[in-house]
Amino acid sequence: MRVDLGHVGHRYADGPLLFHDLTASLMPGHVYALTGPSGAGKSTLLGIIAGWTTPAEGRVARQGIDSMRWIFQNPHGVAQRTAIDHVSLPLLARGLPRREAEEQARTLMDRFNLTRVADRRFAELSGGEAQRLMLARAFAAQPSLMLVDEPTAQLDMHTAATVSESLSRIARNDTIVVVSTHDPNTRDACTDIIDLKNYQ
Ligand SMILES: Nc1ncnc2c1ncn2[C@@H]1O[C@H](COP(=O)(O)OP(=O)(O)OP(=O)(O)O)[C@@H](O)[C@H]1O
Repeated sequence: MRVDLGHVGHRYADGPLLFHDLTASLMPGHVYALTGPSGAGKSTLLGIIAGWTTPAEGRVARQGIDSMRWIFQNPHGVAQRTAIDHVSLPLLARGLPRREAEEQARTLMDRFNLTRVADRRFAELSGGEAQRLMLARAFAAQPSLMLVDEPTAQLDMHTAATVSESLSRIARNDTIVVVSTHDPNTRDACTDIIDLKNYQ
């Protein structure tokens, strides 16, 4: 399982070249921070990695990527459903019996420091809890590729720190994680950094 970027560059129509000559291999077990100034093309590069956008230059090769999850800066959940329901659902969808799904969901939620709020409704969660729940839910689906766009952009510093801390523990040997971020704490929580400043 891997994504190889070879001399990738992008511009929109007649716009300026956002970045160019980016060569990198993205592997499971790593959490890549995608950094760079505003407008450098971080979200664009996430779209290129996902295969939604064809790069203007270079090539992208994906091997063994059979599922993908996106997490955006605004957490979306079902207001009246409990937190644990959100994490159990992808497990039930994979065919696990309810009891087993809930057990695995609780283990996963523990990793994201959500044990205390497992039985609370989504509408009652704080911003940081909701964002960590989105990470736990995405992991429950066991995607090969997880793309996280500015996960702390809407959070205050303390809450953002709890999300960054969770990110530091999500490296998993069957998932490639890529996180676009401005937040130095989030960047430091990742295992690798791709700084678009170096490709301008
Ligand atoms: N579909 C599009 N068509 C034309 N231009 C676009 C499109 N999407 C993004 N852009 C432009 O490309 C540039 C890079 O955008 P992008 O959102 O990838 O940057 P970013 O690094 O993620 O920015 P930020 O940190 O502010 O979120 C911006 O100038 C943006 O206006």
